[in-house]
Amino acid sequence: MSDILERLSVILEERKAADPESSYVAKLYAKGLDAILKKIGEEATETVMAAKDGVPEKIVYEVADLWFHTLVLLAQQGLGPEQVLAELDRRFGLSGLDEKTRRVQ
Ligand SMILES: N=c1c2ncn([C@@H]3O[C@H](COP(=O)(O)OP(=O)(O)OP(=O)(O)O)[C@@H](O)[C@H]3O)c2ncn1[C@@H]1O[C@H](COP(=O)(O)O)[C@@H](O)[C@H]1O
Repeated sequence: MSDILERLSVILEERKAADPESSYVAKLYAKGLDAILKKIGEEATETVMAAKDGVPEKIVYEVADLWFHTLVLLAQQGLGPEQVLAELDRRFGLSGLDEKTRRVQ
């Protein structure tokens, strides 16, 4: 699968040193945690509305916005997508599926 989460997280880290006027992410960091959380709430609501509308393209677009803003939150908290992926991997391991079954799915 794509390494876009990792590449994006590198850019999000770099934006911590950027001028807030030069970048959407730098501006969001400058506004602080509450502003980031507000965006996540908005994007989650827009995702729900898109799903209710049942238009696949809108769902993908809104989920991308939601994932993006959760990545900004992780970066702002000194975390990254690798930790979330490791947690999902750990849970997958707990599910009891063996390697062969995983490959088939
Ligand atoms: N993937 C994204 C991305 N997804 C969504 N957004 C922004 O998130 C916002 C979504 O909020 P809304 O839909 O509510 O739109 P809006 O009304 O413009 O939002 P507000 O200005 O009101 O917050 C929009 O401004 C989008 O531009 C993103 N902004 C940046 N990125 C990536 O982040 C990187 C760094 O971005 P900059 O900091 O802008 O350089 C870029 O290279 C992109 O790859």
